[in-house]
Amino acid sequence: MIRFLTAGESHGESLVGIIDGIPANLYLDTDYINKELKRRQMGFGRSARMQIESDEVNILSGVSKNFTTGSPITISIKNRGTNIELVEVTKPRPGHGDLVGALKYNQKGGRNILERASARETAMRVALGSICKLLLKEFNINIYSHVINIGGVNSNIDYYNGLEIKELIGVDQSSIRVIDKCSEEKMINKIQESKEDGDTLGGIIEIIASNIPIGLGSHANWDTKLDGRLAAACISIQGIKGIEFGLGGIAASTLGSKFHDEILYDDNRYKRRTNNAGGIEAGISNGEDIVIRATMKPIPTLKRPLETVDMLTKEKTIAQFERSDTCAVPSASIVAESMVAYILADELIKKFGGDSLEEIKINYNNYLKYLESR
Ligand SMILES: Cc1cc2nc3c(=O)[nH]c(=O)nc-3n(C[C@H](O)[C@H](O)[C@H](O)COP(=O)(O)O)c2cc1C
Ligand SMILES: C=C(O[C@@H]1CC(C(=O)O)=C[C@@H](OP(=O)(O)O)[C@H]1O)C(=O)O
Repeated sequence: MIRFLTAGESHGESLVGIIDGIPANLYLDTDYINKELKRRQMGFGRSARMQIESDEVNILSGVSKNFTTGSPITISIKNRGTNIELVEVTKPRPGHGDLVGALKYNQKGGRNILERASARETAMRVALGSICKLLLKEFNINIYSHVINIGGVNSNIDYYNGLEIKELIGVDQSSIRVIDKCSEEKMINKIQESKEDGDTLGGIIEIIASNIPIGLGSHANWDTKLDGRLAAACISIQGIKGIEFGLGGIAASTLGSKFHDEILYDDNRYKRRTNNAGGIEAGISNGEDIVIRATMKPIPTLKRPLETVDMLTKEKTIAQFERSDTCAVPSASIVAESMVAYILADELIKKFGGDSLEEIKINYNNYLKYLESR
């Protein structure tokens, strides 16, 4: 079993994370992890904070001479954007954790809540998720993502349509991480307009995991179902409010005869004519790409703030503003890749066991041979 914990406040000294259950003898490529952290920091619409931060990991335990030892891996990432005055937040922002957290934890205002609710925490999720990605890469499993909608502006490639996965690579240099350049320009304009209006935007991202073996997850219980676990992992990301697999919501208006993926046998393996299920049936991976779409709500901190209540006087007022992103959808897609990587790596370890990478590979290859014999 792989499990992880993160700790740290947005404007505290550092973020810290511990991941346990990563097998021994995995090459821990810190350059790769740092590149993933860079990807999360990119994207049009982010606040000035992203120019201040330069996220890099410091490995504190569980690694010897660049290889994992099988012990818990501890990582820290330094926060640089910490020299701001941390004023109390008593005019809570609708959509953020200020009011609900302050009431639940008996705080005067929202400061201590927002410090932890903040998506600054997602930097550590990406660092730990990158370790899971490195493990998955040993089994040729790769995870990609792209933006398909920003504030109602759709990408022309708005859902997974059998695109060569390779085409999805290389979009990282783009400021939106959208595949078609024409939509990118429209999306940038949309973000710019909303910034000038003191408003914010959300959007939709698509995450794809390729080369997944048949058999990750289980139909046997609600909490072992792969789609359930992936949905929970993705929806735990700050601002993510909706998850779909494959055709998702369109399924509601599609006939069964058009929706379900017909089964073929070719090249010594079972395949599907289409992938409308998004690679999972009955909570079990079916060997096709896993395709997930996640919807992000608009950022809650508005320069033109919404109505709220002053927690000190109970008078009607407007919400407090502090430095904030206008849109963070491209960054969220990298975080989602990491959460998907974590769940898939955990399922891989569950199914194939083993304390070292070598042992897992033996088990994995035996299973692939077994599948070929069926
Ligand atoms: C990468 C990323 C960056 C974010 N940046 C901001 C931000 O600058 N300002 C803000 O108010 N919310 C931001 N959010 C969203 C809030 O963290 C989130 O809405 C809040 O924690 C409440 O959680 P909920 O939306 O999941 O209910 C960001 C989210 C992500 C994933
Ligand atoms: C720091 C990050 O995102 C932050 C997430 C965030 C929020 O409320 O979620 C609010 C902003 O914080 P600040 O007010 O310090 O600029 C974002 O910059 C990050 O992604 O690394």
